[in-house]
Amino acid sequence: MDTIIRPTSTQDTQHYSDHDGDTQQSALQQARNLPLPSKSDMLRRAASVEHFWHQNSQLLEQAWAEWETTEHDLPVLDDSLFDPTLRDVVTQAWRTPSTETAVKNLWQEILPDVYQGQLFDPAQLSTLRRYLQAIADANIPIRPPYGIALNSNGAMLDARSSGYLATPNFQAFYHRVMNQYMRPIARLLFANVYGYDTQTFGFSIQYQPTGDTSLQLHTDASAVTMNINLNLPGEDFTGSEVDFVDRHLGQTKRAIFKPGMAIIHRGSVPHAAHPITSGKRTNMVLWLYGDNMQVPRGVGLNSHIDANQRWTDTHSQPDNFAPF
Ligand SMILES: O=C(O)CCC(=O)C(=O)O
Ligand SMILES: [Fe+2]
Repeated sequence: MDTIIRPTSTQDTQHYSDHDGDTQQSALQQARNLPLPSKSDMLRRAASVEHFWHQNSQLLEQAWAEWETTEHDLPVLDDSLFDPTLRDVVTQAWRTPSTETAVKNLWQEILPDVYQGQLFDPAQLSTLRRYLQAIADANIPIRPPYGIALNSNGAMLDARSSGYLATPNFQAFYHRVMNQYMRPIARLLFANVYGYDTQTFGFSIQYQPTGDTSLQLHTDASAVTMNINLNLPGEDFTGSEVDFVDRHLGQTKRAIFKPGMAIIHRGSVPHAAHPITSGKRTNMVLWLYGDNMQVPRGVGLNSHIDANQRWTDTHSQPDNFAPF
C-alpha cells in the first residue's frame, strides 16, 4: 500500500523575516497577509494571477502544513471514507489480482467508456466535507480551478498546481484515492489506458445558482477522469445533471449525481453540466494521463495487460506541469 506524501518542511523554516526585517512571521501568518489577486483578474486570467500563485507556492505549501498542525479538531481522512463493499474487493484485488472481476462488477456502464459506481460511503462523507469546510475557513489563499470556467468555491488538489490544497493529511488521502482506487479501476474498465496513467491531476468544484452554474460541452485532456460527488445525504439540488454524449451512437446519457457516487470516463467522451437551479453540488474531479500529457489514441497499444500489471503501482515521477 503505497501512499505518497509530498515532503513538507518540518524543520525550523516556519519563520521568515518580514519586509521590516526585525519581526518574524510564520508561513501561516505570511500566507494570510498576502494580497489576493482580484476576481476580475482571475476571470480574465491575467498574467499577474499566474505569477501570484507561482511566486507564493512554497510559502503556501508551508502555510498549509503549519495550519494542519495547529488545527486540533480536524477530522482524519482515511479508508473509512470509501464505500465498504468497494473497499473490500479493492483490498482483496491488491492481495490477489485475479479477484479483480469483483471490482469491475461494481461499475455499471451507462454509455460506452462511461461507468458509474459508488466510491465513497455517503454516511462518512461529512468527514471529508468538514475537512473541506475547515480549509475554506482557514483564511489561506487557495487556487480555484479555472480551466473551463472559474469555480470560486473549488480548489486545485494536486501538487503540480501552485496554490493547491497542500495539507499532508489531504494529500495522503488524495494519493490513496488515485493510486489504490482510481488507477487500477481505470485499467480494469478501459483498454489501452495502462501506461497513460502515470500522471495525476485534480480539482474540486462547486455549483450553486448564484455562482458558477454550468459547464459547456467539452472533453478533458485526460486519459481517464473520475468525477466524484461529495454532497451529503439530504443536501439536495435541482438541475446540474451531467450529460455524456456518444457521437457514434447519437446518444446522450443524462447523469444525476448522488452522494458518494462516481462517474469514471475516458477524457475523450464529450460532457456538459446543466445549470443548477437550487441547492449546491460539490464534486471532486480527478485525472490520470501519461507522461508528457499523452493519452491513448486508437486501439492496439498496451491492450495485453494482465491482472498483476493492473494491480501494480506506477513509479513515474510527477512532471509538475499543470494542464490548467
Ligand atoms: O459538472 C461536472 O460534474 C463535470 C465537471 C467537468 O467536466 C470538468 O470540470 O471538467
Ligand atoms: Fe470535464
